[in-house]
Amino acid sequence: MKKYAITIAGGGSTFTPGMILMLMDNLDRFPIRAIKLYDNDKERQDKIGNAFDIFMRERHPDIEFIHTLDPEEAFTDIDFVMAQIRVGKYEMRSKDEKIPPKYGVIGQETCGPGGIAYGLRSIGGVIEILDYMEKYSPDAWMLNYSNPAAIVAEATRRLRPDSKIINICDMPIDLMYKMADMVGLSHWKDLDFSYYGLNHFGWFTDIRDQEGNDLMPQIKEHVSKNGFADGIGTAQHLDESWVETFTKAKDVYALDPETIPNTYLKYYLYPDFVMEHTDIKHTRVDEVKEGREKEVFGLCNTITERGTAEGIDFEIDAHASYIVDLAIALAENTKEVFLLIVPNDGAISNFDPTAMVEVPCIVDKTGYKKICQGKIPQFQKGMMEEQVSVEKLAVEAWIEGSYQKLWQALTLSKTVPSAKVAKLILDDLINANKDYWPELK
Ligand SMILES: NC(=O)c1ccc[n+]([C@@H]2O[C@H](COP(=O)([O-])OP(=O)(O)OC[C@H]3O[C@@H](n4cnc5c(N)ncnc54)[C@H](O)[C@@H]3O)[C@@H](O)[C@H]2O)c1
Ligand SMILES: O=P(O)(O)OC[C@H]1O[C@H](O[C@H]2[C@H](O)[C@@H](O)[C@@H](O)O[C@@H]2CO)[C@H](O)[C@@H](O)[C@@H]1O
Ligand SMILES: [Mn+2]
Repeated sequence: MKKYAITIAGGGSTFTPGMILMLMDNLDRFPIRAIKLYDNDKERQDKIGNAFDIFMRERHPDIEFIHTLDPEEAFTDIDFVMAQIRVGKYEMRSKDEKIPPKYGVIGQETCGPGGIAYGLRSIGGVIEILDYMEKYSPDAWMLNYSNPAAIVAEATRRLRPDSKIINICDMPIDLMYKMADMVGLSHWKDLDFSYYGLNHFGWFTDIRDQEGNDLMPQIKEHVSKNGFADGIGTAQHLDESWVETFTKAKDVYALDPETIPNTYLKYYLYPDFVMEHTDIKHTRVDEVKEGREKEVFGLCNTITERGTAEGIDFEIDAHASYIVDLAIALAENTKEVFLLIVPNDGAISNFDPTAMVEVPCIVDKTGYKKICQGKIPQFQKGMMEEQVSVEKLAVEAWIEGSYQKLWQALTLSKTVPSAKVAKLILDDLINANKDYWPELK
């Protein structure tokens, strides 16, 4: 069986340890010859890289492990890039989450003005890594988690339409783990599902078990009462803001009881609720720094200080399992079904064919084949047409350096009340992102 080489771009990510452990847990079906970490922040990446020098030497001495800032070293002779960069890091995420609420608008990592600001930082970073991959390993696949996946996906459609990149999100998968638990099953793969939407903006329309039994009635009953708040999942999902999001899903569900909603729709349908529960001095990024980041880097520091990884384990979640399963499907032709962010081209028959939509796809050695989802109802169509226009205008603003189009994108967002407020937020974000955004005229 072929042995594969993986580069994790954004090696300093809090999700890197989980990804490495997941790869090591799947060596029987996905043999690995090398793992390379790549980042543009040596200090941050070394915290993880130095610990995993020890971990890999002790547990997998036969696998080459390096961590580097050198693109040629990172991207030469590899089969997959698993990308999870955060351009501007948590410092800029904090501004994405804290600037819009100054104007009465939700502050969020990937939704609304915060997501647009993050998108304009991410496009250049993701394209740069994609170009490195194609220069040094032209046959490799890039599996991209780097957010905001909706804007990044539209940018790669516009700027690198022929590249071997698949943009993904683990939120629906996390929800499917919760739905499997609701009906007494244990894995998301125990469910057959139909789903459509944009990234962080979608709906489940059909969920069945492997015998074809309809599970929607049971799941609807649960979600209508409890949302997704049932306590399963990783520690980070027990943080206050996540429990609130999972609970609010019952009110999001009420808008269309025929479908099961993605939790992110809360930000577009209940921005007033979100604002009532926003503490501008302590937003989600602060919980992440106090939780996941502290936990992950603390464990890495312990390994480095002790000189051994003996007795140390990291929590692995859907984030890690999903991207590894996807790589295996591409490498080993498994023909499994994954939810991917791909060009619509008719998968949703009454929606913009050029939109990057999130739909189920069959994945094999040749790539992916979309599973058509048919026509969507007027409510979802209307919401998606507005949101996809926001995403397209944001990408056009980046490509053209257009202040006008970015103002239009913000004004069009369902989270922003007027063009006046949009402009106030835009001018504040331009100042905050002067080291990251292209110049806008
Ligand atoms: N798609 C999804 O569903 C999903 C799920 C979870 C996380 N994510 C995304 O994964 C990413 C990592 O999340 P995190 O909380 O671990 O972030 P993090 O800040 O801990 O790690 C991101 C890393 O990227 C590095 N980086 C930033 N710009 C870079 C560049 N231009 N080139 C190379 N490296 C660069 C940073 O130095 C940092 O080490 C974020 O984009 C996050 O939104 C996506
Ligand atoms: O606020 P964060 O940084 O904790 O999470 C933001 C991300 O939330 C989703 O990813 C979840 C994922 O759904 C779950 O399976 C697990 O891996 O935790 C992740 C982080 O909470 C969402 O899909 C991402 O796009 C967000 O970046
Ligand atoms: Mn996501």
